[in-house]
Amino acid sequence: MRTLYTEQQIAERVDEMARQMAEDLPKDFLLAPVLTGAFIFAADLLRALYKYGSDPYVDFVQLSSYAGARSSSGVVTLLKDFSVDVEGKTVLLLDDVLDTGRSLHFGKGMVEDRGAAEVKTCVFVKKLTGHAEDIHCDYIGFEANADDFLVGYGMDDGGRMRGVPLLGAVN
Ligand SMILES: O=P(O)(O)OC[C@H]1O[C@H](OP(=O)(O)OP(=O)(O)O)[C@H](O)[C@@H]1O
Ligand code: HPA
Repeated sequence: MRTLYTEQQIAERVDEMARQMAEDLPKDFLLAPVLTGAFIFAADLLRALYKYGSDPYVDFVQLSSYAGARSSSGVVTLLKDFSVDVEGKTVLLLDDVLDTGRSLHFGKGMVEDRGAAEVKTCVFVKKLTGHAEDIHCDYIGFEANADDFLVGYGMDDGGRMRGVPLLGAVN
């Protein structure tokens, strides 16, 4: 495994992102992490947001399209729906990685269809695949090469390595 970004670099970037979000977003926004991968990013971001005076509601959705493989099945499956009604809310959809863009596109569509007042998107790392579906991302932590398979900070390889505290790449 190669280190792309260290724990220290990640902590600094997450802090910066939280400061920006606290400035941009309304006080009562809904933070919506996409499980499983986003849980570590969400936990760090939420605490950094609090430091900057932002205390959002939190609700999870769970999507799956890789099923342990290193390439997308092409089909996004909803494993766990939101527990709250997103109608009328400002929702920040949060994911660990943007690769083909299918997952974020699917999640954004769900929230829009349910009448959210505003949908913002955030990814910890965007892979420069060039074929990410046409999805605008409002907040991007880091960028990575398309041919790096990313691990750590919530991202898995066959279900493992989510707990690696840095952002790594395996090829
Ligand atoms: O841009 P995409 O090509 O859609 O890839 C990104 C998605 O892939 C991973 O989810 P995965 O389906 O592996 O489920 P997991 O979060 O449970 O690992 C990751 O957490 C993102 O949600
Ligand atoms: O590079 C990746 N690593 C882990 N999970 C992923 N899901 C999409 N791309 C990736």
